[in-house]
Amino acid sequence: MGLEKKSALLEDLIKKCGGCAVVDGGFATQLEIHGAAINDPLWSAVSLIKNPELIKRVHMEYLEAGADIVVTSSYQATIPGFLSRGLSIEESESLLQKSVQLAVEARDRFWDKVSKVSGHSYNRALVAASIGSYGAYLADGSEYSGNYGEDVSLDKLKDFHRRRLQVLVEAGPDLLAFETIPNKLEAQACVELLEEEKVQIPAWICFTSVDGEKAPSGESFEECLEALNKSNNIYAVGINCAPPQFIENLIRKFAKLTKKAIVVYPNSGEVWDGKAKQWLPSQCFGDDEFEMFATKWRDLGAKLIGGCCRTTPSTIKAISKDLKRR
Ligand SMILES: C[S+](C)CC[C@H](N)C(=O)O
Ligand SMILES: N[C@@H](CCS)C(=O)O
Ligand SMILES: [Zn+2]
Repeated sequence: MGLEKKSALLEDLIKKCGGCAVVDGGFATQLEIHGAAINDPLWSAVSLIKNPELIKRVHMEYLEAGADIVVTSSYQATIPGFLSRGLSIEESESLLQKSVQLAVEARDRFWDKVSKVSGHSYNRALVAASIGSYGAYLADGSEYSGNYGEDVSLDKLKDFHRRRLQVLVEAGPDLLAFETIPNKLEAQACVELLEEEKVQIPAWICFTSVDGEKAPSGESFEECLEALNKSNNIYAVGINCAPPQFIENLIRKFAKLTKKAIVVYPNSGEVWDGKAKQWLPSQCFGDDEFEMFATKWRDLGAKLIGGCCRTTPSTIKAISKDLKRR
């Protein structure tokens, strides 16, 4: 299936959902709730090695909660990351492939079950393969600073992303989700790579923001979106893992800067301490607030809404109930 047909699948899903589809919530968060120890350079991807069944269970929980799109467990799964754990290239690639397979199996099993129930309100979900930023791989919190240092060039970022992208594409997800991109250079690298590799799967690219105005690097979103707006590979652009109170302003801003669909899935408002590797309490938003926010974000034009770190299936249930009420 080519890019146009796959994009049409997503378009149809959004229509079926009444104009706004629900993305799932914090994946690593839910793994931790179930006891996974992810304080590790591979973060949530350690579960691909240690407990793939738990990954499937978390996908099922988000599907039950009403997610129309499930995002795979590959955010911090990288070939160099796995190699430094002593895995071979073949094993590393097979884990990446497995991240897609687990989500597809969960989606198929869930759909098999609910489609037999008359009057259910679910849609057949799509699977988005997560591609975390270079900063996620560095595991030093730089997905929230955009500071990759002088020696990180466009080519270096393309080289970092290339093989993982190829393997994930080969595994056959419905979508590609570039997550927590903190600067213009990496956004550009991702777009150029999609084109060079002739990828036939629609992608979204999500940035972080730590001030609610700009990318973490200090670059404006106008600059960051320049290359993305020109690319047919990009279906949606937006924000993930930024605090919810920034989202309204950022949707308004993006709406002026792009014709692409807008995707937002903020975290709970807690702040990641990259050194201590823990979430610090801050202004934190619960499910009821997310429910209210979701209506507002939809009314402002967001087409894909979900949650990121520290949100859970109950957050997604609240959003889904709200957005599908009409
Ligand atoms: C989205 S952040 C909380 C992911 C974890 C981070 N890249 C780290 O490894 O410290
Ligand atoms: N998809 C990832 C994003 C981390 S910022 C997760 O939810 O764990
Ligand atoms: Zn997050």
